[in-house]
Amino acid sequence: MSELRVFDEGDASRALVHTRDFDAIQRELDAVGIRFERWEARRPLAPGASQEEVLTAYQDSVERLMKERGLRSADVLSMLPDNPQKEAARAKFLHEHTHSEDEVRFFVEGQGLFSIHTAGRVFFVLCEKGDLLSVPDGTPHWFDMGPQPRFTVIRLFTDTAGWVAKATGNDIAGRFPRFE
Ligand SMILES: CSCCC(=O)/C(O)=C/O
Ligand SMILES: [Fe+2]
Ligand code: NI
Repeated sequence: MSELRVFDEGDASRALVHTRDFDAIQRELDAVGIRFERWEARRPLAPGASQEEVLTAYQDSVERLMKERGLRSADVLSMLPDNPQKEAARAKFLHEHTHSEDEVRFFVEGQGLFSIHTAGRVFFVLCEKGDLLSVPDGTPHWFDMGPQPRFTVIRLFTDTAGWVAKATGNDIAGRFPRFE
């Protein structure tokens, strides 16, 4: 189940907020400009659905958001525990970084933990099937797919060049728990 934990940026030992309630998660994130939504598929997706089938299943929501946010492309990314590159893929996003465009991700299946560092706090957002998260451009964050990664996400871009991760140089991520 989707989950939010909020920490003071200087204290990883105690969560100030801990909730699995969708409305509460949305409210807390909205207060700091982070978009969180729940999307429904038009029809159930079969296991092993193609990228095209995934995009078609969520076409209404994808098109609505693309129009609203001026997003121009969408793709589908999957990761499974048997991926030989899983450790390198995990390591790629474990340090705090920013992008020059919003990071818009919809979880079709599986899980992933986004940690967003803003307003003096760290928002741990455990995303699961049906969750849409949009991290505003320039907002420091990191992402942990865990040691046995399993997810399918739709990624939405304004310009794929804007998605290149720019390290902040802040080692804060190392002081917070990993997704194990
Ligand atoms: C869940 S999509 C892969 C992670 C990613 O794109 C990113 O930038 C994480 O911060
Ligand atoms: Fe990112
Ligand atoms: Ni918990």
